[in-house]
Amino acid sequence: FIYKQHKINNQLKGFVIAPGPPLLKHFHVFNTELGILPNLLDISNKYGGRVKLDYFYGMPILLITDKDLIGHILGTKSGLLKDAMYELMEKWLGDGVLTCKPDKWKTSRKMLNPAFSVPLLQTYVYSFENSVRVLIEKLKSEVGNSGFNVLPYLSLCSLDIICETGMGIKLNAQQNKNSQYIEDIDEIGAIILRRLFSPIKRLPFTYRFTKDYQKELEVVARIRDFTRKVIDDRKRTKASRTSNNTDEKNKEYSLLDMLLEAESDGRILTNEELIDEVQTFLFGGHDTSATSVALSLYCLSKHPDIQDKVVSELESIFGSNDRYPTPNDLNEMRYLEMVIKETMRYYPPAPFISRMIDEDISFNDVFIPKGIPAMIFLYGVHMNPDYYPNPEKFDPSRFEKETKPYSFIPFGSGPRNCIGRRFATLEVKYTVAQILRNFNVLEVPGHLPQRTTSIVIRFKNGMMIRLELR
Ligand code: HEM
Repeated sequence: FIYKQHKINNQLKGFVIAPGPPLLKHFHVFNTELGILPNLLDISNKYGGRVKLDYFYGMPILLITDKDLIGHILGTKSGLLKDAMYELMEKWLGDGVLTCKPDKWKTSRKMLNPAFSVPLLQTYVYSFENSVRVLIEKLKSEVGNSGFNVLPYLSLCSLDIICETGMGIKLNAQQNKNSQYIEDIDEIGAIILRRLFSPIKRLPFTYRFTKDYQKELEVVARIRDFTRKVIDDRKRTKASRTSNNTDEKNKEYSLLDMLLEAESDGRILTNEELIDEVQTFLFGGHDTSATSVALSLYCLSKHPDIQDKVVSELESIFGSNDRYPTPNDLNEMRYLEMVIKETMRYYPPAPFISRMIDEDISFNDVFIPKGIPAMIFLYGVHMNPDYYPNPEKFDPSRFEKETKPYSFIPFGSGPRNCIGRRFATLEVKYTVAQILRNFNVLEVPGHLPQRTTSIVIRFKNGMMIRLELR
């Protein structure tokens, strides 16, 4: 075992091996709720873009912020195999496209890509209206409040949106907060988060003896049961749906409809496979988008001059008309798009992704022997002063020019990048635009969001803002 650790250190080329105490090694870096991101950023600043750490003696991990190496890893076959972090989601997401192994992934991704084609994305935009209309009404109740956490509102709205576009159902989560399904989605997220940083819960054998294990089985069974019923319902409606009104049909078209028609390996998907994919979209598309909207609002509350520029842009598009945005309107929101990009640079909703290097990699002066997990530290890339001068400054105008290749990667990169990135950009733009057309977003003096780390970032003290009617 000891020989193996020496062998890895000797074989690895082009990496700094970060010193750490014997045995515990870099446990202190990860064993902190609020400190992981700043700790990893300090390490990248101190040792550079390629560092070898050990969670614990014998558990190596490569911390990578070198954009060219990231481009190489994510762009080649070595970037297809996810590491053990994603296994925590397997009970819930099964063999869905986010978590599955490379062989299955190729067929799944090919089958799912058409669901995010431009014409379908445009039809999804029209279905945002209902959910965002309810959101605006709900937010009106907070006008004049001296500060409130906007994230729960956005999270429910985003869940409504993804359920309508993903499964074709109106969940009405915003009106119906106490539904079992919504509680279950929240609970499963919390269980995964608790497992992520608990050595006892990370190990499958010891995890079986914890309460979370039993809870996870119950919750996953209920979630999958719910989705199974939605799928059965949808199959029945589809069978009886009249096909002569194309507009109506397009309007109702959901990702699930597409999956019901899709073939994988020359056959229709089974119910279990459908559940895996639908749940994957729900997981991938719910918290990430809500967090991006919340962060954009927070950044705009801190920078009223930038908010004014976005509002002028919206006025030039809509004038005094209070219609809801069309896909064309969203295309015209160029400055807002730069603001959202800068927000995602500053606060990438998924601060790191990881891969298991399953074949030796030689790239320039770098050699990585197979069998080591690599953490692609997106936040570290975005905060690198070589790629973004004065990285601590919030400055949307950085995105007036093209960014350097692989230096802006909030949606990952390469063939396994985020399949929902265009959808997310539309949803985030749409929601932020509607909020700004209705409200002036103000800061809560002294509030600084405390980022805790999960697969998607979370905030220990919420995302506080104030609202005034515009
Ligand atoms: C702002 C919002 C979003 C962010 C920041 C985001 C971020 C990411 C990132 C970083 C990855 C790469 C994961 C990896 O390489 O391990 C990813 C993958 C993925 N995302 Fe997103 N995402 C967002 C929204 C969405 C939405 C709206 C959907 C679905 C409707 C979605 C579905 C997925 C799926 C299915 C994958 C896996 C793709 C594959 O492995 O082929 N995401 N996302």
